[in-house]
Amino acid sequence: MRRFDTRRQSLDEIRAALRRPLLWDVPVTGRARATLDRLFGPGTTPLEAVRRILDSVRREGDAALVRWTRELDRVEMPPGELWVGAERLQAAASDPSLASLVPPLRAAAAAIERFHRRQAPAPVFEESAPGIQVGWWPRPVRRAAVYVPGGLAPLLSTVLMGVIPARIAGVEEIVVATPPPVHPGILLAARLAGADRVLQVGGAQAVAALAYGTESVPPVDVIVGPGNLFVQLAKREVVGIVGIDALAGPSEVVVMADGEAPSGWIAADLVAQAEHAPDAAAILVSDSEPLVEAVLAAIERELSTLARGDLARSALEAWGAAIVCRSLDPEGVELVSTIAPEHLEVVAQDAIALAGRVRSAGAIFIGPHSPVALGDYAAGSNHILPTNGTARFASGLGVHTFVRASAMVHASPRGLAGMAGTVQALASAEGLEAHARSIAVRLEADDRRGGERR
Ligand SMILES: NC(=O)c1ccc[n+]([C@@H]2O[C@H](COP(=O)([O-])OP(=O)(O)OC[C@H]3O[C@@H](n4cnc5c(N)ncnc54)[C@H](O)[C@@H]3O)[C@@H](O)[C@H]2O)c1
Ligand SMILES: N[C@H](CO)Cc1c[nH]c[nH+]1
Ligand SMILES: [Zn+2]
Repeated sequence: MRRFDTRRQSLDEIRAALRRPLLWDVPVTGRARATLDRLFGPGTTPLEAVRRILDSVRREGDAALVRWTRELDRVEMPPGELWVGAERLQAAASDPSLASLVPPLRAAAAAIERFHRRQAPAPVFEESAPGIQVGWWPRPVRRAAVYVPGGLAPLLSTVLMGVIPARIAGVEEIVVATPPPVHPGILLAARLAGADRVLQVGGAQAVAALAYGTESVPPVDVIVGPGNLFVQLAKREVVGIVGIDALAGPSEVVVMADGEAPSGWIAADLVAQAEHAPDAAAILVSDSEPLVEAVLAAIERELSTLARGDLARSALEAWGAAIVCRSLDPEGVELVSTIAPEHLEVVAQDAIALAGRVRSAGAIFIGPHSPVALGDYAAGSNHILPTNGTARFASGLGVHTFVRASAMVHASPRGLAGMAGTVQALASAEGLEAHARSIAVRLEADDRRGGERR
């Protein structure tokens, strides 16, 4: 883990060192780099590759999905099998080897459902002036797709986090998209959550199919869900053709802890997010140097026992940081606010007040008994959250993600007459005579009819 200390370095220096590259500037290494070089030519950037994938799916449809699935996922998928068949979904639901997954999935689903029901936006109607009613009428989108990552781990909990809010919003058709081979637990979760279909295509090619449509994939209105660099870049490219949720990329956690925090628990929470992906970020901010030392030692012990220890270690080496600061407030608060992390854990005296002082974070976990893993699975809050500083302006997924609203206006003849002067004055000021006319023709007609201005 990189080490920083505000007693020896300025906050600006530390901020600059911690800054993550923007999504389209993220350097790719290792296998991902080799794949890009092989398929698209040496030095191709992820954004260039994503644009090529999107373009080919738009032009060639299913044939491109089959080709990219072969090249990127190494799975041979005939066009007729892009959707998981009903029998396979049914089989997952009655698979005895998955039976022990049913109670935890149901418990998590119930908590997510209970909490998200409270988020359903209610219509607003009111009289804004005598005889003028205005309204805000939220309605669900017709079709939504939930992307469920499957490259490094089959995130079956993500199925619940995406599908349940869409269902509560009232979306007519909800599809799940995930890379093949699809883990049967994802199929089981899709059934339990109420998804209509599962598309066994992943990466940028899935986003392209869902945005543009292909022979066998109808286009959707909204594409949501977490995923790696390629998935998030693709989502960003198709904005405007479809709606998206936030850019929910590689996982992040920042833990703010004082000297009393249990070092072993903090270490476990940092490693937990680091085990998601080699580009996950885990950062400790503390006003206690002994605590930082104890956490670093505990991380080493954790890594040596975990199956995904090597993966977590590479994430911690590349994107991890331990920062000793003179104070949690204001110094720690200032640093964390500029990071705007996906997850923030606060394990310190006055944790609630301290958390309240941080300007931006996708989800906040307060106190020593609130590890991020609770929110990842079953607390009821959503785990599809903005990353890479985008919590400055974006929120996690919720029922609102699947809803857009129509504004409504109804006026009586008297209401129109009462507001006419205001509208005509503003229309004239803008030089838009026809706007003013659209009011005048009505007033004149009403006058001719003899005062219909009730
Ligand atoms: N922010 C959140 O809310 C949140 C929640 C859960 C998971 N996550 C993150 O989601 C990510 C999941 O990533 P993943 O890789 O496991 O699964 P993924 O499904 O997102 O990505 C796998 C797909 O990426 C594509 N791909 C891989 N290498 C490629 C290359 N070189 N060129 C083009 N396409 C390529 C392939 O099509 C593959 O099917 C992790 O980073 C995890 O931290 C974030
Ligand atoms: N921590 C992830 C969001 O960054 C969500 C997740 C799914 N499964 C486990 N964790
Ligand atoms: Zn997680």
